[in-house]
Amino acid sequence: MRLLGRELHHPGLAVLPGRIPAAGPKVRRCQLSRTATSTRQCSQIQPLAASSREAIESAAAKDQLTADFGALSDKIEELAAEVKENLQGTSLYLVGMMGSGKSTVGKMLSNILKYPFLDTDHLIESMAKMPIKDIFAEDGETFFRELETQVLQEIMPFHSCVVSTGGGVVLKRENWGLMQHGVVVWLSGEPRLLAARAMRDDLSTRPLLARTEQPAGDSSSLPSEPDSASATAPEPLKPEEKDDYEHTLQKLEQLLKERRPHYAFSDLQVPLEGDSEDSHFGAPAAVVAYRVLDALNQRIKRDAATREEMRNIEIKDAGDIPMTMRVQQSPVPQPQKQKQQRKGRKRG
Ligand SMILES: Nc1ncnc2c1ncn2[C@@H]1O[C@H](COP(=O)(O)OP(=O)(O)O)[C@@H](O)[C@H]1O
Ligand SMILES: O=C(O)C1=C[C@@H](OP(=O)(O)O)[C@@H](O)[C@H](O)C1
Repeated sequence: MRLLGRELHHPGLAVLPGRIPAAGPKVRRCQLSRTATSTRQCSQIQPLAASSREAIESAAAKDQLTADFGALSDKIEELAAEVKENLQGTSLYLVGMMGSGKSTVGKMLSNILKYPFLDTDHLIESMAKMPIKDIFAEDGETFFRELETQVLQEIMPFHSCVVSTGGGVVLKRENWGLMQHGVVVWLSGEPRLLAARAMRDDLSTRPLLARTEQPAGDSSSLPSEPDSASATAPEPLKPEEKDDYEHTLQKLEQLLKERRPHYAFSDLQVPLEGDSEDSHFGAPAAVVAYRVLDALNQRIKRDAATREEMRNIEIKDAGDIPMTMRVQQSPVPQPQKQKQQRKGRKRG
């Protein structure tokens, strides 16, 4: 396949897993084993309050912890089973800014729901056979956006998938037409949180955050790598990191300002913020996954209740029906009437 002068493999054949149903042999299996994920969910879902840390040293507290986490794990599974049944194969599209956790949370949801996981950025890289930063550098953002839409077109016919999209996917109207075959979930976090996360990753992999000018250099204390994907106190950053952080934060603030109205079109908005003030990196990924499931469940129930309400509307008087709902006589003459009118005119 050729796209804008570049020879490409047909992604439907070369990149994407076999067509759904999910039980089909070609569908890519979830990336984490069930047991492994349950354990990760357990250890992340309820970060311990600092005050309870000492108590954990005791065997009794550890037992309690295991019991609590077991219960939470069961709760997630129960919720996931309910959501999955109600979704009836509808795909989930995760949208949100760079670093909002679309890939991380997406993989978890894929594992919990037993839906295959697709990442548009990875599919684009497979199509173009080069990393995203090189696509931006060699062919520009417009070309990248073309590939992004093409990948979405390829994904659209699939059902029962969890799709992690790129942060800018919401900018094109055409992409919305494609994503709305599924439920669009916005992982929504503030720039400070996103910047803190972006700083732990390699900034150069995200071309829109990469710096073109030389960093100035200054000193201060800012978030650095936590020991797990959960809340930790920030550690001092080196001067050049501080400068990078300021630049990243500014860039993210500007992008979010432009994009917020687009993200707001999503079916659901799920916050990333953690419960405690020192959660610089936001709530743990498993908690966000739980929030997504919970939001989906509530939305599905609310929609069902609205449908039921509409079905039970009792119309006592035809005058109660708003004009727009009544069948109105067309102002355009009917063909039969036109014929009669013509005949009448001839006779006359
Ligand atoms: N809930 C979380 N808490 C802390 N760090 C997270 C969380 N979710 C993701 N991360 C980290 O943030 C970075 C960006 O996550 P990623 O899933 O790649 O985001 P996206 O796909 O939206 O760009 C990664 O380093 C990832 O490990
Ligand atoms: O926000 C954006 O415009 C982009 C986000 C990136 O994906 P992630 O959101 O997964 O980082 C990637 O698609 C590309 O660098 C552009």
